[in-house]
Amino acid sequence: MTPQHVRVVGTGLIGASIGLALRAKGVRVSLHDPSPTARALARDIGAGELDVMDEPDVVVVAAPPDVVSAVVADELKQWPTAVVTDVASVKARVLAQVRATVDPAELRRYVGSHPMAGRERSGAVAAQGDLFEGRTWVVCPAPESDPVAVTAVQHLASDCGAATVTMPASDHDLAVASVSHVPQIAASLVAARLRDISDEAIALSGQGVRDVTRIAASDPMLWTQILAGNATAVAPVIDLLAQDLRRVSEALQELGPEASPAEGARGVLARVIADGALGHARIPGKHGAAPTAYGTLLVIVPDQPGALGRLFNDMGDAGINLEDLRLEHGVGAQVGIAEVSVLPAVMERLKTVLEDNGWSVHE
Ligand SMILES: NC(=O)C1=CN([C@@H]2O[C@H](COP(=O)(O)OP(=O)(O)OC[C@H]3O[C@@H](n4cnc5c(N)ncnc54)[C@H](O)[C@@H]3O)[C@@H](O)[C@H]2O)C=CC1
Ligand SMILES: O=C(O)C(=O)Cc1ccc(O)cc1
Repeated sequence: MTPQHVRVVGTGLIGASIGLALRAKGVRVSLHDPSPTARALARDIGAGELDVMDEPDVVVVAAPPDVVSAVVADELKQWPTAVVTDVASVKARVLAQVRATVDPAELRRYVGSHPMAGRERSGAVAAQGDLFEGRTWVVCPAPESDPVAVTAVQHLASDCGAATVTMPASDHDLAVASVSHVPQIAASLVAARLRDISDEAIALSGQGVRDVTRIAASDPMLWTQILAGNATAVAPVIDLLAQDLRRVSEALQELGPEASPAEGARGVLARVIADGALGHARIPGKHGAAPTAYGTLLVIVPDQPGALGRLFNDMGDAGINLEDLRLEHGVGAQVGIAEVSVLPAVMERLKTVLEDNGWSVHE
């Protein structure tokens, strides 16, 4: 059943986004944050009310990972009947700390969780009410959790628009090491290599480097806490990555101008790219569905006001839905290239419609 009153403690990016999502569903949301600015900002963007002292049905703790367990323990004590969840990116350590702090009876009302959605920005100023729409939200019951509390947290996640997956905290931590924590380190390391290159070199940046480094803009304080909190699960995956990098480095050295490459050096490089394609193809689509293979067309878009709008209109008039869009701008170019993705079944018709409307189209 949808909770009627949810208290959000920690009103930054995730807390305020949860408030916005629940308010849109008609849920009463009360907000608390030790920072007066953070809580006033969340209230001002419409994420909920301040200074409410009625007992909530559910408390969501959306504070930084290193204080989450202490805040969960305080909330369990302050509200004797409320279900308490937290949304920290690491789960086993938080559970162990809560278990060590609270009474067994209180522990029954705690169920950890983690929305697999977020942004590389912090604070309520970056909050979005649709942040969790169609994304996965992991619910991690403890063996001690009351099934009623587990259901309440699953409903909360669904009310925010997410699809829930339920698993033990330790399984969650192993999974996010590979799908979230190591990708963050990889993005940061690749982006750090850009710091000292020349202005001429950085000006050549295209979509590839942007895709690989978007999350490198993340908050260092938050991520230090996340990585330290899941160090045991992250370390072995990083070791495997380091071995792969060493093999690539050796192959590249063999292929250098001075060397006579050993047999297999090109094979190592080809295998890295091919294995990457296989790993990438496994990433699921929305709600964990199988990835959809879209058809993609490249459309030349003149650098003029309204050109992109005309392209969208021409597609809309033909009843063709745009599934994904990327824009490339060459340095000093008078045109951009729009990479337009649609369902494979409408590819041929899209090409005809666009050419008939005078667009220059490439496959
Ligand atoms: N940033 C992201 O993309 C995601 C973050 N998370 C998790 O959500 C939690 C919050 O992260 P963000 O919203 O990104 O951080 P944020 O920095 O935007 O917000 C954190 C808020 O917690 C408040 N806070 C600090 N100490 C507190 C305390 N003792 N009690 C209550 N509130 C306190 C801060 O004043 C701030 O308003 C973290 O545990 C993080 O691991 C989960 C999924 C995605
Ligand atoms: O920016 C993105 O795409 C993210 O994936 C953000 C994110 C950060 C931390 C999490 O625990 C979960 C998601």
